[in-house]
Amino acid sequence: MSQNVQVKSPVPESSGVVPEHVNKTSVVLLQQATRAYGAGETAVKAVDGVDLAIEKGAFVALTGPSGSGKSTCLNMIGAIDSPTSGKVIVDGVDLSTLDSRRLTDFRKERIGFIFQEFNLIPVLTVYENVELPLQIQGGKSRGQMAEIINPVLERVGLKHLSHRLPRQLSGGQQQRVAIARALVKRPAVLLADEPTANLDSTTAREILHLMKDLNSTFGTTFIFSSHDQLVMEYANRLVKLRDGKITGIEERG
Ligand SMILES: Nc1ncnc2c1ncn2[C@@H]1O[C@H](COP(=O)(O)OP(=O)(O)OP(=O)(O)O)[C@@H](O)[C@H]1O
Repeated sequence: MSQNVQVKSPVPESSGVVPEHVNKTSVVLLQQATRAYGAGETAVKAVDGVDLAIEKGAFVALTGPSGSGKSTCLNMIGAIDSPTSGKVIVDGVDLSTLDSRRLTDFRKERIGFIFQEFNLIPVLTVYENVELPLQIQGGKSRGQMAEIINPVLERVGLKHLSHRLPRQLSGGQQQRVAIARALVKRPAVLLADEPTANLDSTTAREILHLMKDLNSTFGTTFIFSSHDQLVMEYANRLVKLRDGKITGIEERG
């Protein structure tokens, strides 16, 4: 087990649900999580026996050199990829107990993603891009969706630009749209893969400041994968990876 792991009790085998007291403190638990590619002598362990607990409301960065397993960890937490052994438990759910349809539903309901390329839909306005995840979830009227979307757009400073198309926005503004789009779902975890990689340092700082603000206001858990010194500066905890293993955890103020 790596240092600082806060698992308080074993998770029952084959149960999809984590005991309530573990669930209360840890929104993400990786238990001996391993993701291997290939077989035999050519097998690569992108992630190799990682134990990690991330508590609700954390602002954590996974750091490490290229190929150290950061994206693979994020993808497993985000139910995009599955461990070949070990467990990944997110928001009290053991992901290995879910079939692919349920994994998709889980991702839709509980996970927000922010990418370095923003990944906005070019033909939709700012408002429509932010509305999209709620439409996919279904079950809400346009008015109910507007009640969720407008305060979030206000919060990220985009209310006045809601009718613009992504190409009419700066990089920083586009990343704000991506953040708003991830937030309207009120996800259990917001995963950000190199979110500042395409931004200049002033804009990157603004975006990190905004994310930290949202982290404090909404209590959303942010997990980053990044090489960026700025991201590391803002993170409360750095999880250092090398060759798929945790080599250290640094707690910040
Ligand atoms: N689909 C795949 N097939 C084979 N090997 C893979 C695959 N995906 C990742 N890997 C390998 O797993 C290791 C970890 O990759 P990963 O993308 O998680 O690293 P990373 O730390 O995010 O790197 P970067 O900072 O460059 O994005 C690397 O050696 C990579 O080549």
